Amino acid sequence: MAPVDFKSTSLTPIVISGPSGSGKSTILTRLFAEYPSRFGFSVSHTTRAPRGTEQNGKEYYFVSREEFQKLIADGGFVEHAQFGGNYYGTSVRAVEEIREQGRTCVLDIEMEGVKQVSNHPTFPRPKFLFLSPPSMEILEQRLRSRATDKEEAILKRLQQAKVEMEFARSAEAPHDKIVVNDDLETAYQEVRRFCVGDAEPEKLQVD
Ligand SMILES: Nc1ncnc2c1ncn2[C@@H]1O[C@H](COP(=O)(O)OP(=O)(O)OP(=O)(O)O)[C@@H](O)[C@H]1O
Repeated sequence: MAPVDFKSTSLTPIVISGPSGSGKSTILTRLFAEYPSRFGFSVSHTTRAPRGTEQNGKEYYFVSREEFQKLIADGGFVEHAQFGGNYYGTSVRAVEEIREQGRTCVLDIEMEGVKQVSNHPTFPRPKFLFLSPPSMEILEQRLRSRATDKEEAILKRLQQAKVEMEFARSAEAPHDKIVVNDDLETAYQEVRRFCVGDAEPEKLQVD
């Protein structure tokens, strides 16, 4: 195996954020399919119990609250948050592991996580990409036609989307690029260029 080039800028982690429904999964799925050996998602830590066939180190690193809190105190997280009474976080180590595999770590995280990453005292600055819906009306249509959420959840997501869009426009936002996901093909090509530059796809998309 070729030695890993730790200085290579193509291995700089990429943070992708944007409101729920802006198209992050759609675009990342295609990017990973076209460049299957280039990217990786880090394995997150959680204090919730494993479900079903979930394995430690695969879906998550399952740790106790004490272990999680110790890692926070040691500056071991790039970002972390609490949802539904459990902690979730991305450790510095988990991001490094992706680089050690010679892959670019992609972090799909929400606004509070983006703030933490960009203000982290020691973690090297990643590349920040914000995926924006063309308008709130279109975002609402997409969330409704995705048909994965109940009405209450859709309204919550739309409310949160307003906050995220305001943050993206603020001086505090760290984004290196904002891609407006209007026409999917155009948006995909812009994201692809941001993430891989001129590199040819490893695999051509078969529709
Ligand atoms: N450019 C586009 N034009 C039309 N529909 C789109 C476009 N981009 C994405 N969609 C559709 O919008 C919906 C939301 O996209 P997706 O699930 O990828 O969003 P997401 O940002 O990953 O959301 P979440 O953060 O909730 O996971 C999906 O049904 C997807 O097919």
